[in-house]
Amino acid sequence: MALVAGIDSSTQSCKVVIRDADTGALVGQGRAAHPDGTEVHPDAWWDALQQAITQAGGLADVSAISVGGQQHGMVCLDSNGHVVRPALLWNDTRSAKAAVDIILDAGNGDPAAGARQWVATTGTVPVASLTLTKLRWLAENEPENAARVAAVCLPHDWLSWRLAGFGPGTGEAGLAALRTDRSDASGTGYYSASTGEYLADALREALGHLPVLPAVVGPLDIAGKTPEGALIGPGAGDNAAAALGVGAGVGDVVLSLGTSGTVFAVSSTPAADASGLVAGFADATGHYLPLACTLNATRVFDATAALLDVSLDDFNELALAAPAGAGGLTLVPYFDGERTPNLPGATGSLHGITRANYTPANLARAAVEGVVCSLADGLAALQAQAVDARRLILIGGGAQSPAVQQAASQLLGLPAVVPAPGEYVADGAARQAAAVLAGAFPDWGIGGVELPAQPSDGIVLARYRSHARTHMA
Ligand SMILES: Nc1ncnc2c1ncn2[C@@H]1O[C@H](COP(=O)(O)OP(=O)(O)O)[C@@H](O)[C@H]1O
Ligand SMILES: O=C(CO)[C@@H](O)[C@H](O)COP(=O)(O)O
Repeated sequence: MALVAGIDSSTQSCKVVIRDADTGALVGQGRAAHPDGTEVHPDAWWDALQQAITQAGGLADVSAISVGGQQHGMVCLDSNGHVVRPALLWNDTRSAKAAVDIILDAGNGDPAAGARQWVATTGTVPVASLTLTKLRWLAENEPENAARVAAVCLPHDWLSWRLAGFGPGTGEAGLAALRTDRSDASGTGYYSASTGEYLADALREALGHLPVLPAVVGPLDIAGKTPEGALIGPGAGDNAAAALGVGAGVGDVVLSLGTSGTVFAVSSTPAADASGLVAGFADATGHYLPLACTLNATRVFDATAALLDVSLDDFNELALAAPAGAGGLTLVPYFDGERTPNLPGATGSLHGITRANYTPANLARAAVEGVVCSLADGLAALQAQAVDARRLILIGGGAQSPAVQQAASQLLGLPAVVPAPGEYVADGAARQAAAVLAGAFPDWGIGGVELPAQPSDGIVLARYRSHARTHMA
């Protein structure tokens, strides 16, 4: 019985699963928290990974391992393999102006022309989340650190590199061993999912020089070996790994509710959305992963539960106790700024308050409906890009919320399935590791609870959209 390990190094925590490579049967699992904040030193990810691996039973009997990671994080290494500064994460918005400048430069001052140019070359309109904008911010705000950057990689790349025995002090030869995959490279802003090429000129213009970049390996390639001899797979961005974990096929749209809210599908054709709502990423099998991502998902639930001084379970009970529409209370959840729509400086807002509807239950319900409505807009953006959406697959910590499940049925207009509680990013990474061993992706099958779409009069979503539009004025 060959064992494989899958890792999900995400915003809030690191999850590790160890599974039977043939059947997918779970053998062990572990979890460890990451520090809060929108910039984190990668050593914290490494420490959490070691704790989660120990909890899962260790890697001694594992034949292959793959890493799924939060996308876009800017990991800068000096010529000796040391981390130059804490990594700016996907949800850090300090590079918002850099993103605007990158677009204006491409359009000779015309933002619409610039957006079209970036979509034509990479499939994605630069926003603060993308690594390229963070590197331009670094060059403009920390020139001494920028000058020390010998290599740039992503969170999953760096963890794979460390698992292969590299790290501080390994020098130039170590940097040459950096590897990434097409799905995560497509989130940097300097890689084209369609051509499979890095945009060296764009990167040089942003950072001021061209650093070493990880070689992009194929979906079943070996990216390295651990000192113990386990094969290291190419890894993937967390959403592409999740698509592997749930076995998403044509007609499926995955809704992931974690720190980020993401709506994505596996597509045979690249997205090219000049509005910027849909990113034209790549998936982890050689196809594409059109994706809309919000900055505000489960942390809105956490913040509302804290405000009400209740547990997450009680928060969900309150939300379920309120009627659909929360008595007219509408929350626009832009608590940390927002990425989709691209409003990095936005704040949240609460609308429709009356003495009658201003209750804990309605506030909890409004928080759930606000997040689900923001994902409904992401779904609509994917459908506007001709994505075939016939079934939703709900994953992420927030998908375990019965209130989220109910709101999704009422607001999204499609049948949904909620797979059994699990870590589908880590499972997808484990499935990739099994594929590296076997040469093809095993069919591990997934069960789940079916949620039929409930008829809706559309009033709740229409009311949300009218209030959300006030943020765009
Ligand atoms: N039953 C639940 N109801 C609502 N939110 C939940 C529930 N279980 C977990 N969460 C939330 O999900 C988040 C963790 O989900 P996860 O997908 O691991 O996040 P990330 O991938 O961003 O690290 C936390 O914010 C947590 O509060
Ligand atoms: O930025 C994106 C996708 O473009 C996010 O999906 C990150 O990849 C973080 O994911 P989670 O920590 O929320 O899982």
